[in-house]
Amino acid sequence: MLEGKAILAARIRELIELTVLVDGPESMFAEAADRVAAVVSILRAATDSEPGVPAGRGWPPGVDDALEGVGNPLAPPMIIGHPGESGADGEVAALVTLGSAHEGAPGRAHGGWVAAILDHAVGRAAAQAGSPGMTVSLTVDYHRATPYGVPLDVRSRRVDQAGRKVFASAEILTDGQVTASATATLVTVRALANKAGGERPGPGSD
Ligand SMILES: CCCCCCCCCC(=O)SCCNC(=O)CCNC(=O)[C@H](O)C(C)(C)COP(=O)(O)OP(=O)(O)OC[C@H]1O[C@@H](n2cnc3c(N)ncnc32)[C@H](O)[C@@H]1OP(=O)(O)O
Repeated sequence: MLEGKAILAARIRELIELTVLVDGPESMFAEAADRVAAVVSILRAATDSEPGVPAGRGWPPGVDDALEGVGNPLAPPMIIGHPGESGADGEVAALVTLGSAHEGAPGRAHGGWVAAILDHAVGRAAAQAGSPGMTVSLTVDYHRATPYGVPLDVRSRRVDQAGRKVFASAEILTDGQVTASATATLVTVRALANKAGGERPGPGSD
């Protein structure tokens, strides 16, 4: 079941990428739109959920997650814990490949997507360190172009904790060079910690 959803999401990612790249006659767009509409009706018939209405898909992030969900076509997806990852120092390593649909300035990834990746990375680092929380502040530095179409190496870690506040940092690297980095403050939230399955909030959590 999951495999089927992951395959569907992968096809939709291709569809998004091609929609951005393609140019052609109106008739080709019309035919493609009709065929997509047929797919939409298959999915709509299988759910009671209304598009756009918050579904509250749960915690921790799963197959439908916005950044790492293999079943979410909007997720690049970000692969957490790739080989050669998580060192003894508690770093979280991830791989992510953006595409043309994520372009901002010509030939480089959009800064909003870069920030989203870094936000997710610090969230993962806080959770791995036993302090799952929500980002309340994220400062991003864009050092050089973050490319798309190539795997990006993402590293993050919890740096410190004071009561419910968790401080974390993250970088995106390509060819061993940092393209963007972030520092973040997260606040532990008991509801997340309870759902994160064994990951416990830090001292002073609500
Ligand atoms: C398990 C795997 C995890 C995977 C990663 C998932 C990544 C997802 C990343 C996200 O997208 S997070 C979503 C974006 N963030 C939000 O939606 C958070 C919006 N903010 C809130 O909902 C509330 O601020 C929150 C529930 C997090 C906290 O509200 P509270 O009322 O419980 O806390 P409070 O306002 O008392 O603040 C707690 C502490 O944080 C401090 N604080 C709050 N906002 C701050 C800020 N902006 N900067 C610095 N510190 C801040 C605040 O001063 C205080 O410090 P002290 O404990 O020292 O008094």
